[in-house]
Amino acid sequence: MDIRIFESAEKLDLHAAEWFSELINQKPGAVLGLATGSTPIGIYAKLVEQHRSGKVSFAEVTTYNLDEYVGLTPDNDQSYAYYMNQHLFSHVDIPPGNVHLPDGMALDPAAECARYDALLAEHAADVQLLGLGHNGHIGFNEPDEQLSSGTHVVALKEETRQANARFFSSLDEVPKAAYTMGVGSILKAKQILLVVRGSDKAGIVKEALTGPVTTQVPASLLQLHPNVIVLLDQEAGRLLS
Ligand SMILES: O=P(O)(O)OC[C@H]1O[C@](O)(CO)[C@@H](O)[C@@H]1O
Repeated sequence: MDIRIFESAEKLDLHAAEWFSELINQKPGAVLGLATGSTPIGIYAKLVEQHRSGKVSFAEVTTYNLDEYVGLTPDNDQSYAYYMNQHLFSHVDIPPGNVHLPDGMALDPAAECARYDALLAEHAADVQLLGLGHNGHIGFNEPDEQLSSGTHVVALKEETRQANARFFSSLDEVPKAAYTMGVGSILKAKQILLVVRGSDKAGIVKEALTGPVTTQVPASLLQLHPNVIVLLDQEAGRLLS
């Protein structure tokens, strides 16, 4: 694993955005696996700046997002479709048909998972961007005795709902289930860019990167991938020696 620690959030965001721009400039038709949550917001903001200054075009890029809440429409401001438009897609030149997320409003969840998996099977992601949950989840793959390889609906752990309640007006409004790409699909990406910030995640960073590989810490499975870059701020990396 290539672990890079940054002295400020600003430097981390800039590094990640430049890394993405370089990838896209080398391969204009790059396939990007994207993530939501608070962690990538600064990276997307820098990518938008780079696009506006002519340094990168998304005209041929295709994207697949990791996850989406069950029951939220794309115009609900808590849905991940809304988040992606707000932070990236509506500010760059990506064709709307090139962006993909699970459909939180699908009537048949099993068919929706199969539809998303069929799309993912068409193109391996050149990079999968990941944040890290406090319990080690990646996407919404929660700690469990077994993990699913493909896209599935997951019942969100109470701790995850509580962590994400900060984006909603109350805990009751946080959906109880979400679609998520499976760990098998995540690990199929050619490269993985794991980004973590904040002192509160230092413990899980250490566990995920240096502890045993276990389904109880889904991010620990990244140790099995040959090409992982980890970007940390100093706080998140403080327990790594
Ligand atoms: O970046 P945050 O908001 O800490 O979230 C970490 C992870 O949790 C999720 O938001 C899901 O809870 C992921 O999408 C994200 O990568």
